[in-house]
Amino acid sequence: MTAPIEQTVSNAASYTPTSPVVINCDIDKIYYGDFLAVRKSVVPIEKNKITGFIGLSGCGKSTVLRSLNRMNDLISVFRLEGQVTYHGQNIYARNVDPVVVRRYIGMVFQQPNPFSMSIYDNVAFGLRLNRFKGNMDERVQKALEGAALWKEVKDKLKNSGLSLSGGQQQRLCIARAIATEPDVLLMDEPCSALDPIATRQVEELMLELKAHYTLALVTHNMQQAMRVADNTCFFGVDISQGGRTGYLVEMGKTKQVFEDPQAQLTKEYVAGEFS
Ligand SMILES: Nc1ncnc2c1ncn2[C@@H]1O[C@H](COP(=O)(O)OP(=O)(O)OP(=O)(O)O)[C@@H](O)[C@H]1O
Repeated sequence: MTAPIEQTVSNAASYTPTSPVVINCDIDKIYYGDFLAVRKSVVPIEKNKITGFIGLSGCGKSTVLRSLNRMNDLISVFRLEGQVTYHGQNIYARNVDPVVVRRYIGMVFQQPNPFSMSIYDNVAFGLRLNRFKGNMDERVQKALEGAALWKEVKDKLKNSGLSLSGGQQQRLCIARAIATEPDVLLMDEPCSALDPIATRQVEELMLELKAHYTLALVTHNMQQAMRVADNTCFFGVDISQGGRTGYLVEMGKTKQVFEDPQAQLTKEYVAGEFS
């Protein structure tokens, strides 16, 4: 079946936040070189909530997520027009250091990527980088507890992080990300390399983490978005200009997006017609 999701152009349904907004992502255009990857999309990320990004492959979910902490700056051809504000400050302003942005807005990647060093050193890594002067043992324990991994590794902190299972490695990466006490955690398909049990553990962890952090999550898994996301953003692909440009079709409370979608494209997507 040809996916009409790629053929219809609609304007993003506007969403009115109901909680304080930590990051307001107001993208006009994102380019990779001459390629227009994402067009007008406004995504407010609310405090202590999980905002899920769903949509077809190539609709720009990761591009938008990675623009929230300037991770895309590492790609030379990347160019963003618009504004991403963090607590009201434009993170793309000339005087803003992207390293400092990433100190407050951390990231967990699709593949668990522990460093080839001990479990302890993995967690301490960012703290040492930031010249942390406090009690390192306490902070490492706190981060591992926060990532629901402490009980499993407390007696083998000197073992390599690479000796852990995939699910444990991903929780170690989450411990590493939260050790420096960021404000926001961006997660780009954090469970895609995990089995169902490890996936459940990471999902439960996300639900615990949102008490202390604000989370944004890219997922291919609609059930996962339904299970954990408070708000859901559905992205589509516009091919009307001859390219394949991603855009926000609809954002809303997760229950509303799945049970009472406003846009026809969202209706078809959540009904499983494109998966
Ligand atoms: N570094 C890059 N250089 C050029 N084009 C890129 C780059 N990264 C992504 N793109 C393009 O930008 C568009 C959006 O990609 P992106 O990875 O953000 O989509 P996505 O929705 O996250 O996809 P998926 O679900 O497959 O991961 C795609 O057309 C992709 O080919």
